[in-house]
Amino acid sequence: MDSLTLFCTGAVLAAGLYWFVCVLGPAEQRGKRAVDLSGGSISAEKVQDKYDQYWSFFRRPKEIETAEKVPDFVDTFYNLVTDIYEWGWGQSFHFSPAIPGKSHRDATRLHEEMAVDLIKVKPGDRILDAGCGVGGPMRAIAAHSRAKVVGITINEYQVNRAKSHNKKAGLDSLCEVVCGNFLEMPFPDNSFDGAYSIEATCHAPNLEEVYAEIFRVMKPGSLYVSYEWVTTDKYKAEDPEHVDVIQGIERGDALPGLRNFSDIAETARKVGFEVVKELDLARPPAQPWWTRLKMGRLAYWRNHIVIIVLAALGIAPKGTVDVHEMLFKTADYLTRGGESGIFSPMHMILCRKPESPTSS
Ligand SMILES: C=C(CC[C@@H](C)[C@H]1CC[C@H]2C3=CC[C@H]4[C@H](C)[C@@H](O)CC[C@]4(C)[C@H]3CC[C@]12C)C(C)C
Ligand SMILES: C[S@@+](CC[C@H](N)C(=O)[O-])C[C@H]1O[C@@H](n2cnc3c(N)ncnc32)[C@H](O)[C@@H]1O
Repeated sequence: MDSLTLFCTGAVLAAGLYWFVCVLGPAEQRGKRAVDLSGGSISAEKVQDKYDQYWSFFRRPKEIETAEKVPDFVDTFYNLVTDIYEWGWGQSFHFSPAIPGKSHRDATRLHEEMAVDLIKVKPGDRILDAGCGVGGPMRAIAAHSRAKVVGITINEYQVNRAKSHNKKAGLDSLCEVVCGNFLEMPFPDNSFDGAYSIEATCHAPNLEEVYAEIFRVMKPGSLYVSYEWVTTDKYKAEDPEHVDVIQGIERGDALPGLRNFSDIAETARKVGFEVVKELDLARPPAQPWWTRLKMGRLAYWRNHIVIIVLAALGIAPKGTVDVHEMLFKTADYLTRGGESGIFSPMHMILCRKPESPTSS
């Protein structure tokens, strides 16, 4: 090969690589870079073992139903997926209905702002974000409402990511992040002017326990809104295809067992809440929330190749390839759940803590 041919071949390869990595880029351009993918608080050499351990929870499903084991299992899951989520999705770890003419980022922000508008908070109020992730919703909500948001997450790596994002966004005076279990929160009774949870309480082994704990820390008269992951009225437990989809969603999203929509309001009432409103935000006329997942499929292939290469070069932890493959399959189960209408990640419930125990 003469030097001109060699040069041209090199240039074509470099341009192809640039297109593959940068133009056909990740869903979210800001934040994480592929070369920074880690196993969260897990050291690189233990990522594969922790991934295998994560799967072993599903080989003994009875164990994940016990409340003591679940926070550990969820913590392991978020160590494994947090960087991939941030890299390929953004800082808000939830879905939102598509809005014609608006970007995913704007649709996400509007979905978050709707939550805080529903709980009617004032600037300066102190509100709780139960299961805050790396704080995408918290920052949007604090900026929109000027309320002080206190987020809690079981995963320490997320706490550090959230604090660093809060600082960079200049919102650290409005946003506080605490590492802890939302089933036993380190907050006094009646200390919040409102509360919300976005696609997080589905990780609780028992919904009643987390609702009771949120109820405890809220001031009487204040409001709580939650976007819940549920099976809908279209779900038929005797249909093997439905069962396959729902189990696929549970395994790929660290869920101890998806609840039916009909259990949500009943549980809220049981712990003492008045149910103000309940609505599945995924139902028409809302546009499908799963189109974003489906549209990303080409980018996920690209991501997979990037991760295989980075793991082979020793830049990404070895187990990252398996974690990514799991997420790849999960995206498909979630899409099938959305398209068939048997699953919703945004069953909204708005509740009030009564002014006095007798008024409920
Ligand atoms: C509420 C939860 C998380 C919801 C979503 C934020 C995530 C659910 C599935 C995730 C993803 C699936 C496919 C990944 C893709 C293969 C990868 O290349 C880039 C990241 C994904 C798109 C990833 C992003 C986050 C999700 C959409 C649960 C856990 C309760
Ligand atoms: C899918 S993420 C959603 C995060 C955030 N609400 C958002 O929309 O970006 C679920 C969050 O719930 C948190 N979580 C799950 N179980 C928890 C528990 N027992 N205590 C505290 N946080 C928990 C996870 O750590 C994670 O931050």
